[in-house]
Amino acid sequence: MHALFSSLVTNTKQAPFSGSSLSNHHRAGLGFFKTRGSKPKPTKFFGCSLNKMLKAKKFDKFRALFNSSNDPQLGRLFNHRPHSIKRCQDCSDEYRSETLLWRKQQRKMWPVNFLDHTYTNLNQNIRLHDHVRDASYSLKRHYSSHYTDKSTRGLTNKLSKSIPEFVKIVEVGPRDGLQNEKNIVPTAVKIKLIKLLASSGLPVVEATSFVSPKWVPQLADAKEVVQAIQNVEGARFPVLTPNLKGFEAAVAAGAREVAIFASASESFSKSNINCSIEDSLTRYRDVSLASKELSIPVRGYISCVVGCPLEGMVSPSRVAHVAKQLSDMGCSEISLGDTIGVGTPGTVIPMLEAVLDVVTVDKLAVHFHDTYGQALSNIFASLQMGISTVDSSVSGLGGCPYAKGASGNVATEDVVYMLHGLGVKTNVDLGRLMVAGDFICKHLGRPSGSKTAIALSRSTTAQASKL
Ligand SMILES: CC(C)(COP(=O)([O-])OP(=O)([O-])OC[C@H]1O[C@@H](n2cnc3c(N)ncnc32)[C@H](O)[C@@H]1OP(=O)([O-])[O-])[C@@H](O)C(=O)NCCC(=O)NCCSC(=O)C[C@@](C)(O)CC(=O)[O-]
Repeated sequence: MHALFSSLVTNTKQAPFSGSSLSNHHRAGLGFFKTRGSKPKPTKFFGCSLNKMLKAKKFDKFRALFNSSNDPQLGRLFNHRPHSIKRCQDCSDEYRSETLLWRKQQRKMWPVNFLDHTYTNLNQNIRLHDHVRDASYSLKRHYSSHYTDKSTRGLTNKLSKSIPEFVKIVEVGPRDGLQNEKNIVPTAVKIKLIKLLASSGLPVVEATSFVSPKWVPQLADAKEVVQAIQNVEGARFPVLTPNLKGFEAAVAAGAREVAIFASASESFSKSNINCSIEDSLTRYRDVSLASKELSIPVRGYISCVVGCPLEGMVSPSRVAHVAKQLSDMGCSEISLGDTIGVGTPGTVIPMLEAVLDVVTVDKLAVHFHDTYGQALSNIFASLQMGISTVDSSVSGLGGCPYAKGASGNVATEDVVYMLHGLGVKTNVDLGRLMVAGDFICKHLGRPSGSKTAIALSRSTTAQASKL
């Protein structure tokens, strides 16, 4: 909780591209449950008014966290100095029964003893979950990524009540993760990686791209990869197609889902696909028409949704414009990509608000690179706005060859760990996912970019050394 809170406080600081599109209530601290244009009231914490927090029976524990953080941002966040937060005993009923609406989503509350359990989890010996539990048995303290009470998911809390119960993770490691690798990864390794990822329960594994091999040599074996996974069950395997030529090649190889990729930045569009945004949309209309005839679902990506490596900040209205075009041409899903990972909740939330004005929430996905370490915070904010599809890359692999400075995607292991910690279902077995991550990291000869994978592997090593 403390870590989560600290990260959210950190996120109110200005990053290179954050700031100018923030409304006052965004600046004031994640008070994004209000309708736009309403009077700024900087006293919201995940939609919970500070007064109600103050009235909550267990608020003294929050206060202890606040005081121990000793962070001046905190005072600003709530318009209070931490030491001035007072306790009010008797309003826990109100706290329990309050419900908030966010784009027609309504959630219940956590049990009133939620905070007790959180503290208990951090201080007792409990088992580690997600099929890597053996690794931690011998540790002095065992931690859980999630609340262990059986009623976890049925009873949700102030902090997570707008979060969907199931989140679809779209694994982009074999495509976005590998496309930037300089040394060519053998086709057999790519195929094995895809199979391992599918066996972890991931519902969607983006397999490769049918782009020009001159532009992305790493994925020149797209046809062989798609042919080899024809009989792999349990997941869907979309592929990227930049034009009709790529679409036709993908379909001929056996692809049953495709993705097109536009940009909200004119300069990035030219550098990535060698044409303007409008020209790319014209190309994609052709792809979309062709796919309709074959009943092939099309996902639409938008790159640079908060910042561009060439143009700097990108305005939410430009993202909304492209999103509307993709939606109108029939994209079943639109993935909003922070290609260079500069977004914070401060810039991501206004962007999402603008897009949500033109595309329904069930059609949206988020795709965060983790250059500034903001991806999990951005995902959390997106979940709170009702988005239930999240892209990520095993071991945090990735980067775009045409976005200088872009680091890998958020690591799938870290996303799964956070979601399971929130009691959100993903269908993903973290232990199996780590096997896939370990496999590709060993092949690439580098450590995992997933903090979760590193931490859990250390536990395993510590366990083994005691045997
Ligand atoms: C779009 C093009 C093809 C235009 O490239 P171009 O050079 O303008 O295309 P062209 O139409 O002039 O053709 C040039 C040559 O490419 C060939 N060609 C043309 N199309 C294809 C095709 N589909 N497959 C194979 N070959 C193709 C074509 O046949 C011709 O071959 P030649 O006659 O010279 O031998 C090129 O710019 C390209 O391939 N770009 C892809 C770049 C890329 O893959 N970038 C990374 C993916 S996007 C991303 O990572 C962002 C995302 C999605 O992850 C979200 C986020 O994080 O923001």
